[in-house]
Amino acid sequence: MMSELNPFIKIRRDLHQIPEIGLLEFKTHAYLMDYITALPQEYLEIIEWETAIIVRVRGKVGAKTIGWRTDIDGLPVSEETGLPFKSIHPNQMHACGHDVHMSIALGLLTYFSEHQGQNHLVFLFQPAEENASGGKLLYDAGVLDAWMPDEFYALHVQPNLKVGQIGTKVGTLFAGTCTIQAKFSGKSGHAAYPHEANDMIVAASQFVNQIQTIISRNVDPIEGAVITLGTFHAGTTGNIISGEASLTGTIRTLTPEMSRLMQERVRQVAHGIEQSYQCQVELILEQGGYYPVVNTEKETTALIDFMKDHSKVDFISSPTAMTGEDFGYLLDKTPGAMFWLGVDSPYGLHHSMMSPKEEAIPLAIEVLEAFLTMKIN
Ligand SMILES: CC(=O)N[C@@H](CCC[C@H](N)C(=O)O)C(=O)O
Repeated sequence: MMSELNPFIKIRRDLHQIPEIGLLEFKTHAYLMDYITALPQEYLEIIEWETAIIVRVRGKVGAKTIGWRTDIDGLPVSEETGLPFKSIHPNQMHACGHDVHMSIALGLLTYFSEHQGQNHLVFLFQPAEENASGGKLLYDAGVLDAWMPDEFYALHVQPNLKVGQIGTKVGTLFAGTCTIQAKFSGKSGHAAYPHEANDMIVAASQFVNQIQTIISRNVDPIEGAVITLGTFHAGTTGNIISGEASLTGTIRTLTPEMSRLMQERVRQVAHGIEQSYQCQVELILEQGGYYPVVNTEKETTALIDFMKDHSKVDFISSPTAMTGEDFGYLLDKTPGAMFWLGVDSPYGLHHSMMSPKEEAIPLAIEVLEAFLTMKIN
């Protein structure tokens, strides 16, 4: 006889099929709301804001509030896992594991809807972690004002760790990010008459190569930083010189000072390209709310001690990673910690074949039920 599928793995598979890009998570929002409103409501209060959902589990005393945050958006990736429950939305995929994050949060909320603690527990289902800093948007709109947690916690799946491994560190866990958009405008023309045109594929390619030297020549190698350009669009066909090119990318740094330095150098390089290729470069650099994720000492040390003592957890001391996370913005406002949850996938985050091991879901729910129970009592 086939064993029954764990209900939160089933939920993960449902959510995996309907990934949506940040701020457009309408089906995801509806799925989450259907589930949440079907739970026992005695201790629950719910706020909806755009596609976000905030649920408070009222504590008996409510002297403080502990927060748990999950993100809910997907990525513009065409899924290639071949899974029977693969995305039904073309060119959209939960390639960053937010389906797993949501099902764990629902598992925890299910438990706490029937196990009231002394203190309040707030669950934030947050949109647009990947593209528009949903955490910042809702914080700045005052959505969390009445229920702002005294401590905030969140996890992120980590394909490089095994199921059962949990990793984090005190201090900077993830980098701060700044997005790059660059549009190059020159003059199109016939492939055979380059002297009568102004080729933006050549100009933009120089920009791509030159900004990489910022990493090798301007950044202190001990501190480190990243520049990645993820898109490069130009041209229409092989025998027409392209008069336009557009690039998008991201700068990753560990300090605001380094971010400022790199942004300044990117601007200078863009200006130099304008001079040497006699073209226009429209450059937009945007930091949004992707501050470095800085885990606070007291809360993270307590979390690490808890994980080290838990029989089902193999705690791993994690190095700082150059991933970004807008949870950094919320941790700038209130103490707390983010940590990696091992899901053991041969393909990494943002890959079209990323496929987390689902056993991590019930395990995380069990461990985090105990952690949050300790926190609210
Ligand atoms: C965990 C993760 O993969 N997060 C994203 C966050 C993106 C931030 C921003 N939109 C950017 O592109 O820099 C990441 O790419 O690290």
